Order: sequence, then structure tokens, then C-alpha cells
Amino acid sequence: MKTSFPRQDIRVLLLEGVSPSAVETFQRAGYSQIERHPGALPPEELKSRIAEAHILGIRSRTQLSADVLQSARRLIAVGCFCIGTNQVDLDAARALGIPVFNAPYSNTRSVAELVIAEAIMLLRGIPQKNMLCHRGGWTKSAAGSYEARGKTLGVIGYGHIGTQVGVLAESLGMQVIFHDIEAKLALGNARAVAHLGELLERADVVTLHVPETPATRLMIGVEELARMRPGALLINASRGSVVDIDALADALRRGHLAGAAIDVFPVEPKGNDEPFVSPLIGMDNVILTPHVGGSTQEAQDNIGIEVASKLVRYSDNGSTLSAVNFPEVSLPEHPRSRRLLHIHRNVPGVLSRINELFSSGNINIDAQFLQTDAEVGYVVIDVAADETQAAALKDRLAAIPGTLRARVLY
Ligand SMILES: NC(=O)c1ccc[n+]([C@@H]2O[C@H](COP(=O)([O-])OP(=O)(O)OC[C@H]3O[C@@H](n4cnc5c(N)ncnc54)[C@H](O)[C@@H]3O)[C@@H](O)[C@H]2O)c1
Ligand SMILES: O=C(O)[C@H](O)COP(=O)(O)O
Repeated sequence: MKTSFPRQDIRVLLLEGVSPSAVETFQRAGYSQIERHPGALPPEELKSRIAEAHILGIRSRTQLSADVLQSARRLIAVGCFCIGTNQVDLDAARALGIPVFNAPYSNTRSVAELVIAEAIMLLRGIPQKNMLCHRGGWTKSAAGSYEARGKTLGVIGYGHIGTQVGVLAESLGMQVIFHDIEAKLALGNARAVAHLGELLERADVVTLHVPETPATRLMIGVEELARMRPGALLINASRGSVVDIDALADALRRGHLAGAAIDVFPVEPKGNDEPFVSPLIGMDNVILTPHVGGSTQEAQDNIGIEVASKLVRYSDNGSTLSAVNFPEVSLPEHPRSRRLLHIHRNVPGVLSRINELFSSGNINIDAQFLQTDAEVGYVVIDVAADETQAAALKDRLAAIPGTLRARVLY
């Protein structure tokens, strides 16, 4: 069936080196206008580039503020080809009728594996030994070198990544304790602790797996670092805003902490050609990695397919299942109907005006789907109408006060 907006006219802009698997997924679905850019764009360039895009794909570095989104006149959906969505003003996107999708699982195993590797390296003092050998030094000694077996791992944020880290750590013989704001099923022999402070006081290795939220901002600062055991280790592969980096540098300099592994930073370079600046540079007992926790071939290939498939499904079929900022509907195919989408502010009267429009036009509704949240209503209407009738209905739907978007899908 002919689409009202042919796929070959839909412009897809993919930033930050999104995996080629995403391009292949769009191409297999019939999309041909796909532009792929290796890095994030500065705000002004971003604004001009997204003005023409219908679908935008980003990773963690592209800041989609309300101001930037205002320039995206044609944008129908955003895909975050990663887990975090804190880089997008989700409320602003919703208010513009733009659903945002992400990949909540695909890179979690990669992060968990890196964290376990780092815990072992830090417990053995390998970063310092490695640096010394590189400088021609040689200190063969067991001092400050420990097995992981029998040590206590404290996991802060026991979600998709935190649980996997816990399971892998138990397989090494570590004891796992965790702290989360939600009640969580403890896997294996892991134990929940009621307070963050208790976890900090008991753990030999503390690892952070919380999202960036107002509550997690600087959740590890001077006081929390002081509560950690002397000689303990800190791993952060969550978000740079979660740890007070200057306080961490100070705790390491004073020798209160024996080491750290940090993958995420309060300020990160926008691309591989920008310099990296951090108070942790030059500390031999700190593993520094350039936000690569989820950067494995396997994870990026899977994320490319997962997020591109969600974007294709929304664009082709209207389904918003697993959107992070939008009412969720999972829609069946209705090949013999025309499908109209209506996104509106959730204010009284809109739905009755939509239904009035169909009943007064004597147009039969084959199926109707509605989902709302506090701000936005999303209605999908499958009707027995020809192409001209559907186009006219879309124009009338668009004229209803409170409308954010109206589209004919097919
Ligand atoms: N370094 C990387 O490359 C990389 C890769 C993937 C994800 N991440 C980051 O890791 C984060 C966690 O990923 P996930 O898949 O495990 O997410 P998740 O949503 O499955 O788990 C997060 C957990 O943190 C808990 N939480 C939230 N606020 C908390 C608080 N104030 N105190 C304690 N617990 C709190 C939640 O209840 C949840 O259980 C992501 O949000 C992302 O920012 C980084
Ligand atoms: O949120 C995430 O999934 C991670 O931080 C990875 O982000 P990236 O895709 O920019 O590496």
C-alpha cells in the first residue's frame, strides 16, 4: 500500500558514529536517505542539520536541549543508540510530539565485563605496575595486591548492569552487597543494604550503576568518599555527574582510596579530535577510559539494529512501544485500512472532537487506539477511507485545537 510520505523521502540523520547495522536496518526497510556522521555536532551546526531531518539518531554526547529541538521542524522521532537519555530534554521532545527511543539492554553485558576486569586489575595494583614497567621500573612484590575472591563488592544501582556485575562478581567468589532506591530481587547471594552509607563502609570495591538524575548528581562527594574504607577502590561507568571528581582526586592523592577506574567524566570531549582534561590525569593508580563501557562491536551492532528497528516501526506503523517519553502503544497491521495518527496535548475535549469529525463525515472507524500520559494523548485511527479522504481527514485532525502532530501513515 502506498504511504502518504514515501520512505525514500524520509531523511535519517545518524550522529556519533552510530553502527552501520543501523544504516542496514533502515535500508532493508526501504529507507534510502540516510546520512551518517562520525561525531557529535556543536549546537549551531546541530540546529541547522536537524532542521531537515525526519529521524535523528544520537549517542550520549549530543545535547538535544529544548532550544535545539525547536529547530527540528520536521522531526518525527529521536533514537538514542545507547542506554542513557539524559542528554535529551525528554519533556520538550514530548511537548513537540516527538517520541524518543533507546536501547535499554544491548550494551549492559559489555559494561559489566569491563567493570569486573577493572576490579581485578585495581585489586592487584596492575595500573601502577604497568606504568612502572613502561618507565623501565621493576617492583616484584605482593604488597598491596589482593585476590578478588572473598572481597566485598558494593553495587550502587542494582539495575540491568548492576545485577550482571553482581552475578559475575559472585562467580569470582566475591560477596555482593547493593543499594538501590527501588526494592530489587537479589540475585544469587547478593544482599541489599538499606543505606548508601552502610554500603560505602563495608565494600572493598564500590561500583556505580545509577542513571543521571537530580538525586544521583554528585551522590559520591567528600563525605561519601570519607565513609569508604581506607584502601578501597571506586569504579564509575555510569555518568560523570555522579562523582565529585575533584573530591575523588583528593581522596586518591591522600591515599585514602587505593585506586579508581573512571569511564565517564563531568566534561567529556565532543569527539576523538578534542583534548581530554581531568584532575585524574597522571595518577598511576587510576584507570582512565574514554566512555567506552558500552563500546564493543557486539553491543554497537545490536544497538544499531534495536534502535533503528524501533524507529522504523514507529515511522511505518505508529507503534511507540518502549518510547521513554511518550504514551506507549503497540499496533497491529491493518493493511486494508488507512492509518491516521494524532498527537495532542492532553486537555479535555480533544478526543470528542476527533470522534465527532469521523461520525459527522460518516466515515467508519475500523480500529482506534488511545494512550495518554499527564501531558500528551496519542490516538491512532484506522479508517475505511481512500487516499484523498484520508488526506482531507488529516488536515481536519491537524486543525483541532491542542494538536501537536497529525499524520497519515498509509
Ligand atoms: N559507560 C558506559 O558506556 C555506559 C553504558 C551503558 C550505561 N551507562 C550508564 O549506566 C546507567 C545504568 O544503566 P542500567 O542499564 O543498569 O540502568 P537501569 O535503569 O537498569 O538501572 C539503574 C538502577 O539505578 C537505580 N537508581 C536510580 N536512582 C538511584 C539512586 N539515587 N540511588 C540508588 N539507586 C538508584 C534504579 O532504581 C535502577 O535499579 C545508565 O543510566 C547509563 O547512564 C554507561
Ligand atoms: O548510555 C549509554 O548507553 C552509555 O553511556 C554509552 O554511551 P555511548 O553510546 O555514547 O558510548
